[in-house]
Formats: sequence, structure tokens, C-alpha cells
Amino acid sequence: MPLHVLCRIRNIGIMAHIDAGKTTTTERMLYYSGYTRALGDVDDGDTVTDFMAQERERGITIQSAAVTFDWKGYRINLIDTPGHVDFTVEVERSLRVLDGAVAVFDASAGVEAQTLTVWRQADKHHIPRICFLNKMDKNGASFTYAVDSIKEKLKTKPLLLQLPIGEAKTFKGLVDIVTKEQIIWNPASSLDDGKVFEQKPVTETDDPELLKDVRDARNALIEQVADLDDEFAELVLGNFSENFDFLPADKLQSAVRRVTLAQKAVPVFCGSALKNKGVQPLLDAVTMYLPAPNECSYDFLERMSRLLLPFADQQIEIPSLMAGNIALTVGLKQSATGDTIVSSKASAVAAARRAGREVGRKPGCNSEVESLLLAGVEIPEPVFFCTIELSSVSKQPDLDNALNCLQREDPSLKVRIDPDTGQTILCGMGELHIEIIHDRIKREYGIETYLGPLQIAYRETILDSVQATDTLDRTIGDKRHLVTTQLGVRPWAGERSSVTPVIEYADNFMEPLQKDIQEAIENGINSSYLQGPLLGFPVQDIAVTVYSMTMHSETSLTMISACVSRCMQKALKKASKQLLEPLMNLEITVSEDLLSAVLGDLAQRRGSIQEIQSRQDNKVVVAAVPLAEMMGYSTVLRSLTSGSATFTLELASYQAMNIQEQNALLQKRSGLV
Ligand SMILES: Nc1nc2c(ncn2[C@@H]2O[C@H](COP(=O)(O)OP(=O)(O)OP(=O)(O)O)[C@@H](O)[C@H]2O)c(=O)[nH]1
Repeated sequence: MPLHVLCRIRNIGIMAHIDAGKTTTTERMLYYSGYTRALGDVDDGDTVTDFMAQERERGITIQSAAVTFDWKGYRINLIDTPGHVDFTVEVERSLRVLDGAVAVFDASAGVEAQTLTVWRQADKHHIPRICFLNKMDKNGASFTYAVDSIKEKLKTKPLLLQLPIGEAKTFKGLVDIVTKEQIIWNPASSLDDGKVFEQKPVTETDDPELLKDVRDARNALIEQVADLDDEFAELVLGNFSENFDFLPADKLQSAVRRVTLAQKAVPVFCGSALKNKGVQPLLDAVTMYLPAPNECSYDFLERMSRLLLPFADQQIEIPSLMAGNIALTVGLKQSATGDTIVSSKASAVAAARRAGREVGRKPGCNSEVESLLLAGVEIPEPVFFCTIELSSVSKQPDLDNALNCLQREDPSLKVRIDPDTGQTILCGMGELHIEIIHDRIKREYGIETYLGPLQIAYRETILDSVQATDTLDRTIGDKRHLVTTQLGVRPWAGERSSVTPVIEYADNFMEPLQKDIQEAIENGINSSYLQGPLLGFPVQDIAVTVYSMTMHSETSLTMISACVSRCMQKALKKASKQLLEPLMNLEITVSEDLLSAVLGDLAQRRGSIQEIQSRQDNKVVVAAVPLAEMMGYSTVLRSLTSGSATFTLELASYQAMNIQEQNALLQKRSGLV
């Protein structure tokens, strides 16, 4: 593709906390660019990007949706991502293919819990960003408050490229700090679609006070950018040090672009998507300050058999795809969400070979393997599970197929079979996540299913070191499989909670250790820790030392694995055991008069309050609460606060349960109470 065409493509994501207004902002972008003729409304359930039935019914984004439109000669490929914490995997998988992002904030709330999460994900993928302070029309909206919260919580340098004219009820437009022009939307009509606005320079005669504010803001911006960009600093000091007023807008714009692409700072814009103000300048900013694909460091060009250009739930088939575009392809048999397909076989083989070579025998020596794997989407561990049942067994193959497809699309959904009961188990990120999957099985695959009660995914660990020995002796046909092994397990206090055990070998263990025998031993270990001895939950934070192994020459690798697995289970059973429960970070936004009711309720839930912040007229309670105490919390909070409070819940860590609670849970599970 010619460079001049590539320069005019923007692949961007739009990301934020739930309800900040991403979908509404996207709808306005589509409308102003001419792709839709009417304004879609989240509250009426007729938006383009929230096309799943569940999204329209609930007014939330669940799946990332891609849309393509043109703006002033630029092609914009835009992905609207979900804000709810249950769907963070969906956000991360879209971030990986983007060149830039627009972070949308509710200007009355500033940085909220989920914004922090997606911001960190964007940091990880080195995505240049611009901020849009939405909802400037809302009661309590405050530009200064939102900017301060970006500075403090996101630890970034906001570059104020606009100032609002008015706030909350009086919000009517904004000033472009770079060009010193004001943009006013028609204040008279609430039905106005925002297409027409007045744009003119701020002048001394019209509004001397505003002009002073704009000059001060522009001077501050120039100083800030000069501090971050040497080329600009030279220009400013050389020619304009006496009076910044004469500094041409295009020079300032180019410098802001450079610092944005280098991720040294983040330009900030404002508006009200719902009231149709500020979206066109935001689109200009996307083209002006976010990178083109050729300014990002990828290296692919490829062709696929069938390619589709996405437009939310509709697609147009295209003959080929060049670097820098986003498109869909269908019919991939092996690929799942999170996979990267490379056109060069050589580079894929080289990466796999490097990964293989790196797998060492010592703990913590898998740095390169990790760096290869971490380039992919990070899939959080599911914290909830429940059984899924069919009314008729004959539908089981259909259900298996549906669950297979859903898992490939959504890697945060895990499906397993209970080894004792044979039941199918769904594991997900939250109540809403599992509910949506249940709903999709019915609507998209036409299968009626019933969910068992939602249960919590606990973990197990051990508290002391133990050793065990086991022998397996079997004759199959004319072959005798005889193997004896001795191994030890101990608690592992590594840096992060991990269910994958650290595996070590005693000095001089079977020197030289053949690769296939090592693999058989490790398969045995890996098949045993997922079913813990207490309640069958994965055992985390353990180290295993394999001390010895003797075997008959005819012993198969499968028998070696089986013997190691049995020996591990024996050792885990012998050790002192501990149940771990998911501890959640909880953030509740509630008005001051309802705070005590919410705190009183939290005290009943083993919650520990970490901080109570003030956010405009609201209080934000930051707490850590065991997940077991949060079942059905949305209903409780709704009735406590007449629906006015909101909350987010995110897995913090797994913590040890105290002995009384552990015993109570064990008794309950064994049917004793
Ligand atoms: N006052 C005001 N409300 C807005 C504005 N933009 C969006 N809203 C409202 O905020 C709510 C959430 O808007 P959405 O556009 O669905 O937000 P979202 O960020 O896409 O939400 P999720 O997809 O669920 O994460 C809706 O009720 C919108 O009508 C705005 O500029 N001002």
C-alpha cells in the first residue's frame, strides 16, 4: 500500500470504565462521519456497536465491535470495547491489534476502577492514547477534577488541548487551546444533532476573560511540551521565547503528536457525546495525534482466503488486505482468540524452537519462554463456576460444540468435566459473564440448558514439607511395567500466586535425564495438582522435588506419569492443608447520605475498608472482601441505595481462610450440615 494511503489510516480502540459513554461516543462518530443517518441511543437499545441482543437489552458492551468509517480523508477503524470487569479479556485482545486509543471518562467521576485496569493494559501494549472527558453536561461534571484525577491516578502528564465553556447545565462548547478558537454548539435546541456549530477566534472584544484563560493555558501547554520534546524546545527558545502568541499552531500540533506517540504525555479533550458536543473535534484529534499503522512497529503483510471488512454485525467481503487495516477472516480451524498468525513459517518455527530450548530444569529460568507467552493476551483465572445441565442427553454433542465455539471466542470462559459426577462445569469471570454465556447458548445455538447454583472457585495449598514414595507394578500383555519413585512437596513462597508448581530434581538424579522421561515425570506432576486433596480445587504455591526413580527397562512413559501422579497425590494428602478463597477488590460509589448503610452492610461481609475517597458529591469506598460474601451483591446494593450506587469487583488475590470458616465449608461440602 502506498505510504500516503497508509498515513491516512487510524486503527483505534475506545476504552473506559463501564458507562463512561464509549458506545454513545462511537455512535456520534458514526453519525457525523455520515455512516449512519440517525443517532443511535444506548438507552433505547438501537446502537450499531452494541449489536448482541444481550448488549441492547442491558445497555452494556460485552463484545468488542469493530466499525470502519471515513473522516476528512482518513480511514478510521474503530473498536468499541467493554467496560465491565467481567469482560477484560475482550479489552486486552482488541488492544493488541490497535495503534492508538481514546480513553473516555465520565467528567463527573474522573478515573474509575476499570479505567485503571484498561490503562495498565494499554501501557503493556505501548498504545499511545488521547483522553476524552465525556458527560461535561452532567450534574457534578468538573474538568479540573477529572484532569487532576488523571494526573494522580494514572500517573501521566495530561496536555490540555481544550478548555470547556461552561460546565454541567451551562456547558455549551469548548476552546481549542492550540488555535485559540472557540466552538459553540447551538444552545437553544435540545433536539439539535450537533452537526452545526459556530467556530471563531476568541477575541479581546468578545470575551477578554476567556482570552486570558486561553493564553495562560496555551503558554502552559507550550512550556509543558517543550520540556518533553527537544526539537520543539529549540524552536520555542530560538524564535518565540519573547512571545508564545506567535508560535504557529501547526508547529505546536506536530510537537504534541510526537510526545503523544512517544507516550510521554496524553492530550485531553472534552465534550458531551449525549448532548452532541465535542465529538467532531475529538475525531480531528484522532487523525491529528494518534499514529498511522506505519508509525507502529509491526512487520506483516498477508493474504487470506476470505476476508471481510467489519461494520459491527455486518461485513463486506474484500479481495485482499494490506498492512494497517483491521478485517475479519472466517473458517479458521485451529486458531483461538489470542493467537497471532504469522505469514512466515520460518519465524514461527524459530520462536517455537527458542521456547523449547529455554525450558530448563531449574525453577524460575523460563524468562524467554515467558516473554514469548506474555506477548499474548493475559487470561485471568475464573473465580466462579456452576454446572450446566440439559433436559435431554441427546443434545450433549450440540452443547459440546456450542461450548467449544464459545471458548474459542472467549478464552476467559473455561469448561471442564467433573471427574466424580461427569457433569459439565462452566467457569467464568463473574455472575454476569456466566449469565451471558447461558443466554448465548440458548439464543445462538438454540439449546435449552439449566445452570446449577453459582459456586466459588477456591484454591488449596499446603503448609509443610512432606515426602512420599510409590511403586507401580503392572503387567500388560507380556510386558512388566515396574517403577518406583520418591518425591517431596513443600510450600513455595514465590513472588506471585501460581498454580503451576516449581519442579526441581535432586542432584545426580538419573544423570543424564532423558527428555522423554523428564516429560513423563512432569506430565505426572501436572496432572495431579489440579485436583487438590481437600475439595478438588487446584493446589497453588507448591514446589516439587523429585528425589529418585528406578524402573524396569520395559516400563512405558504412561506408567511413569501414572506413578508420579499417584505419588504426588499421596504426598499432598499427607501434608497439612489449607483452603484459599478469592479476595476481591471492591469499589463502591455512593452518595454521602447512603454511605453508612453501605458500610454497615459491608461490615457483615468480612469486608475490610481500605479507603473512603471523596469524588465530587459522592463517596468512593475501596474495600477488600471475600468473594463468598459478595454473591448477589448487586441486588442488595440496589435495594440499599434505591439503585443509586454502583460497584466494581475484581480479583485481588487468594487468601487463606481461617480455621472455623474452612471447617464450616468442608462440612457443608461433605453434606454434614
Ligand atoms: N449526561 C450524559 N450522559 C451520557 C453521556 N454519554 C453517555 N451517557 C449516558 O451514560 C450511559 C452509558 O453510556 P454508554 O455509551 O452505554 O457507555 P459505555 O461506556 O459504552 O458503557 P459499557 O459499554 O457498558 O461499558 C447511558 O445511559 C448514556 O445515555 C453524556 O455525554 N452525558
